[in-house]
Amino acid sequence: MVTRNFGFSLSRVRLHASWLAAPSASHDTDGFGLYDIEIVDGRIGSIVPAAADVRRAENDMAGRIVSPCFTDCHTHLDKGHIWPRRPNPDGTFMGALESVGEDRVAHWSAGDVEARMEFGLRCAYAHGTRAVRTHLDSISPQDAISWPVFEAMRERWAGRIELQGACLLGIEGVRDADWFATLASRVAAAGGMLGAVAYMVPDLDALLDRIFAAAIEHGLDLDFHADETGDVDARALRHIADAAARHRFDGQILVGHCCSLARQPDAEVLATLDAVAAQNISVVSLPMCNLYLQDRRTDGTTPRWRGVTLLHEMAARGINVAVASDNTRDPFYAYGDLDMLEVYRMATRICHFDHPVGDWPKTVFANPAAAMGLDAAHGRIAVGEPADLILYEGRSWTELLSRPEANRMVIRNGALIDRTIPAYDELDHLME
Ligand SMILES: O=c1cc[nH]c(=O)[nH]1
Repeated sequence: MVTRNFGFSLSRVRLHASWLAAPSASHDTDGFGLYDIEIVDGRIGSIVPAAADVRRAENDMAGRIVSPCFTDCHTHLDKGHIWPRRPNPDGTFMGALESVGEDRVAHWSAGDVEARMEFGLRCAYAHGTRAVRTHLDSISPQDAISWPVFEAMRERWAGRIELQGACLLGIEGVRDADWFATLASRVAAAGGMLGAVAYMVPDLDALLDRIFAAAIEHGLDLDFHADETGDVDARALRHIADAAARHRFDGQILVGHCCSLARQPDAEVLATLDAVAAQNISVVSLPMCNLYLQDRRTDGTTPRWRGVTLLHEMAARGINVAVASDNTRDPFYAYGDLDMLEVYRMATRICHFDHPVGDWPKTVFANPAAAMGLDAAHGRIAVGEPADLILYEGRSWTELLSRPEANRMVIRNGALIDRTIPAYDELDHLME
């Protein structure tokens, strides 16, 4: 590709309608239109329908797809890549919880957490991600170790990846009111989000009230894990929506997983979704991790459901929905590399993000950016905004989603980045 200091063009690229504020070319039934993009001083200078005269086109991309950079709104960078020293013994959720707990106590010094977080961020950046939210295991004493590391990493990565952090603890940890108040202050001081894993305990509403009250006191957004189970009686999402209404909460709320919803009777599900929509709650599904963990059987039988939540029904109600990476190479998910193209490829297959494709591509671009409260430049291609783009080999959804696109090019502020991903052996010294 020819680039010049002051500017260059990308001619005849395919842009999806869902990435543009005002599509001006004609778009095909898959949502793609052919455009010429000009990049000037690191920003998008113009986006116009592709010129009819191909011979005049400089940097002819011959219809290759260009997307914005990705936003990954639900990750666990602090757990990443511990698999070699702490695999999940049986692939179950309980196996994951116990293994991570043991590993945390044994190994999660500041240096250990920092090295693995850095590794994960390098992967995400190389794959084309521009913003990441990570959960941080925050039960004492890990809160005092991981939050300062997170703050240092956020500063180190500023300008490359916008990093957000949310505290993570089982909701029963909130019963210790004094300790939880200290944690909320720590999260507020670090500019993080308040979060917890919500599940069905008898005092769920009282504990949610404490979390909402702390969020209001400190002006914090909320980020929950909820109902990550196939148990039909798991209804924490509904309780979160009701708590938001009780507190007239006007910050952002993002809820992850919500797997049990897919197992409940239709009438009940739709009432829950109406309550979620009424409170402007965003939902993120973690298709790869939940395919791995949910309906995991230890009796040699085959899983019978996909583990994901009801994204189609949610989107139909106007709920802001996203998909994200979740865990990477830790006991909650044995695989993954923080590659949002892989997440979208898998989500397309698992959640049927096709026939029609419609607005589903927004689930890894504008929708997670909105859930994270990021400005409108994230997840969109717009004149005047930074030229943060990914140029693929694929020219259609079937080409884009059939191969790993290992040769994609990532452009940040108008310049190609070095896409080298870190080698696994860089972490070997931590795995002994
Ligand atoms: O790390 C975690 C914690 C809870 N649930 C997950 O899927 N991952």
